[in-house]
Amino acid sequence: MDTPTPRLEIRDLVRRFDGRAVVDHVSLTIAPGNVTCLLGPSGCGKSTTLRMIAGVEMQDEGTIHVDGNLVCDTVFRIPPERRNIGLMFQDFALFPHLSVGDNVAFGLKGDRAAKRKRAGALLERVGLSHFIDEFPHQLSGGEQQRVALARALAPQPRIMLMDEPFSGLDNRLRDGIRDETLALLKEEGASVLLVTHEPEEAMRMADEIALMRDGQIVQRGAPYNIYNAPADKAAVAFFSDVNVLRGKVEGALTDTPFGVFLAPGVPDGAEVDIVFRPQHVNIDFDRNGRGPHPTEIAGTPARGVVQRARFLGSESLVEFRMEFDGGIIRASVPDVFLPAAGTPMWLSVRRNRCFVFQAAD
Ligand SMILES: Nc1ncnc2c1ncn2[C@@H]1O[C@H](COP(=O)(O)OP(=O)(O)OP(=O)(O)O)[C@@H](O)[C@H]1O
Repeated sequence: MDTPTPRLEIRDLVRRFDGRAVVDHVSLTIAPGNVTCLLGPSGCGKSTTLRMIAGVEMQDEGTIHVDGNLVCDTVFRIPPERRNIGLMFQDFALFPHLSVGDNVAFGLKGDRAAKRKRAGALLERVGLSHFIDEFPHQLSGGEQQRVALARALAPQPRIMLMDEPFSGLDNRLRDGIRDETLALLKEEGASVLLVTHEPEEAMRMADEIALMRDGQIVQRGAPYNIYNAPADKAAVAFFSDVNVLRGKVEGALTDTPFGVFLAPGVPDGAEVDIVFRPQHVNIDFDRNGRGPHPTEIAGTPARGVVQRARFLGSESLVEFRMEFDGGIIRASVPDVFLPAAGTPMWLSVRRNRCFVFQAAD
């Protein structure tokens, strides 16, 4: 079966500042109608990548194609305003001297009545048609954000580039606006590249996540796959708190206080990190110094003593000091579970939720 031509394809993009590659051979494709989130910590090169696609920054190497047509290489360059790309940034900067309707109609061509009709339809869609003749300062932050979205979508861009578009919004507003925005983007059929440093935002919005670190894309995939089959220890840690156990490999196995783990492909004598999330730690009570029996699913239990327990709303986070090495392991328990400091308990880890990586340091 033929794969459809990607709406956006960037190949080996490089951007250097002062000799340092802040974007280092980044390649990415986005299918028509798909939402891809470029996710990574501050300073990893996300915005620079977006700016090159928008055409406001020039790459040092690499190419950008839209619908199979070359938009930019290091010689040829279609200017930003002719790329048919919509932009939405954190400070969505509506024009203060233009009415809401004129803001939305700003990038449209055609006669005034047709422009007003399209602006009116989009404002209706975002529930703000009654503000068409008002001015931006009369609207709340959330309403201004919806106007900015309507403005960016009005010319029916092939691609929408969004840089942290929700980060200026109140926490309580954000989830609702994210969902509404996603629904509208899907209706309009734009392909979206959204930059964010928030994993929850990427999980909520993305068909596909591209995880970026130090100028490179380290992993790409559906949110489920990125979360459940992370590429390395840092990829696990980016999405949640993690526990890490160090182990030494003998015969592709590593023996730990939580039982034996497979370490395929890791040479004898090398060290591995066994990485697991607090929500995959099981807790059992101590019965006169004894814990539960080992099982195939949960491995061998190991004993620890409660250091601290905190209630965080939907979960409780309990810290244990482990008897086997004096290290800390964190367990997350749904709802309220606040054992007293000093209580001995037995911990085990769901084996199929542990990731084993050869230690990098
Ligand atoms: N014009 C520039 N001149 C020099 N260095 C720059 C320039 N623009 C960006 N950088 C540097 O490039 C790196 C990547 O910046 P970029 O804004 O792309 O990262 P980011 O992942 O979007 O981070 P943030 O979320 O904080 O914006 C940073 O170290 C930044 O200081």
